[in-house]
Amino acid sequence: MSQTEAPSGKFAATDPFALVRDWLAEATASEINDPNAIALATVSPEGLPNVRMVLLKDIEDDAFVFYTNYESAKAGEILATGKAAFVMHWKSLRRQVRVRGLVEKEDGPAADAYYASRSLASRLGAWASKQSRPLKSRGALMAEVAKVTALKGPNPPRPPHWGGFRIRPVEIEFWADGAHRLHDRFRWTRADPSATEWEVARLNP
Ligand SMILES: Cc1cc2nc3c(=O)[nH]c(=O)nc-3n(C[C@H](O)[C@H](O)[C@H](O)COP(=O)(O)O)c2cc1C
Ligand SMILES: Cc1ncc(COP(=O)(O)O)c(C=O)c1O
Repeated sequence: MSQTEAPSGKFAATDPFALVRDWLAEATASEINDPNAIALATVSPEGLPNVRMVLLKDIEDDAFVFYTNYESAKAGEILATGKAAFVMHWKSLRRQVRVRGLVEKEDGPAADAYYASRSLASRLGAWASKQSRPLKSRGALMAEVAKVTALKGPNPPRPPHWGGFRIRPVEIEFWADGAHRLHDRFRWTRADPSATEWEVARLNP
């Protein structure tokens, strides 16, 4: 049981995923681009953190999904540790959402459907790019694109090295800017990603 007051106003919710969806919908109306951009943090097996932007493509009832190359640096770190965190920051709203959790691959029908929804050029690009590995030249990449275009045709299947990751959170924090740096923060936590009960606490700014 939390020792702090319950969330109200823009923080009011019974389900944190619904609240992220609501805040993202507001940001979609006010951000200049990519309201679904997240800074995704991973950690190497030696404990060295790493962070980069990706696009959040789905907010499910109990998880967050993004898509990438399974042979990339981020994928290597996720597959080694099973963990990730991300932050979304909306300058127009002066709000952020922070998420920490366990990660699993989404390489089934949802990944196939998402891949199929992308432009043909992006689908072929996913075949051509050996993401995160050294590239001799821009020309070598374009030659690879031409090669896979000829090879895969107009309806390429999803590459086995490309798909989704599903982040199943144990912690979601909602933050909104306050006057004089006296911000509002509410942190939702649960014991593990299969738990349905969340504890909510107001935090000091
Ligand atoms: C706004 C933005 C969105 C991006 N979205 C993705 C994405 O959804 N998936 C992806 O693989 N890379 C995305 N990238 C590129 C990544 O930031 C990164 O360069 C790439 O995934 C390689 O990261 P890694 O070497 O740490 O694996 C995005 C970059 C930016 C700036
Ligand atoms: C390399 C890469 N893969 C995937 C994505 C995800 O976006 P989309 O599926 O809309 O191309 C991005 C977005 O910037 C990207 O840069």
